[in-house]
Amino acid sequence: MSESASRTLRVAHLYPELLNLYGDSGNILCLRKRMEWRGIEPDVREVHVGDRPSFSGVDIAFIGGGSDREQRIVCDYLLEEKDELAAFVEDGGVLAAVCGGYQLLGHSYAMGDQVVEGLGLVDLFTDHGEPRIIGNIAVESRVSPQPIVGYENHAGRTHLGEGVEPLGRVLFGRGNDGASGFEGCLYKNVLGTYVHGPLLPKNPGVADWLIARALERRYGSADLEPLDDREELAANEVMYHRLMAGEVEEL
Ligand SMILES: NC(=O)CC[C@H](N)C(=O)O
Repeated sequence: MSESASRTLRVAHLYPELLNLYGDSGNILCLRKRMEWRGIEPDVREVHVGDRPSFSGVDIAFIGGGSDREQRIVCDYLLEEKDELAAFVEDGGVLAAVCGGYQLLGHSYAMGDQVVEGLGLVDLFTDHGEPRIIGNIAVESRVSPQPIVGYENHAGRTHLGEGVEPLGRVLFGRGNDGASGFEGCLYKNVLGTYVHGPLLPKNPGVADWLIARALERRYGSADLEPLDDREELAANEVMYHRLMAGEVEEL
């Protein structure tokens, strides 16, 4: 057995029954397969409503997007685990959060005109904007060799605090607030983004960034052998080129 075959990464999928818009559960499938293909054992555990999640043995936590209502339910559960989640983040735990999940990371977010307390894990906040931002998106980011492509659908506008790095620069679409030109956030090993689609299958660079950060934290190094990504990269390229060639309408 090679050394890599004995590595395991634990993935916590938070509230898949509530935050699962636009195939966000495909992100977990993608992480699982990219680990398996490299002989890394994925230990995927779903956290459901009513569970008391513990993050002590977790390597990668994932939280997807959803409607305001579902987002609110999840936020209320996670607020109870706020200190443990903050300790996980500060310790370099890998946390990937999409759209509604991304908004929860900040100090507050908006449900219509109502301001709702967030988890305060990252210095950002989200307010409400009109019109709703709906459409395809492409983002240039240091975490991915290819542009990150996908689909965004959010009313919230997210504003990053000083010193919080955006995930990247919007090449097509709207991103965090439709005005700054930025998309998502990076803080320690937290990656927040509005990109659904799901995010990871067409953006293998992002998936590998998450896996690499988790391996570094648990095993001290991240020698990720390359995979045959021809299909993934073809899907990425087709979408990117169609967007940039104007074959798909902008908002
Ligand atoms: N797609 C989502 O996750 C939506 C997030 C949030 N409910 C908003 O509309 O801003």
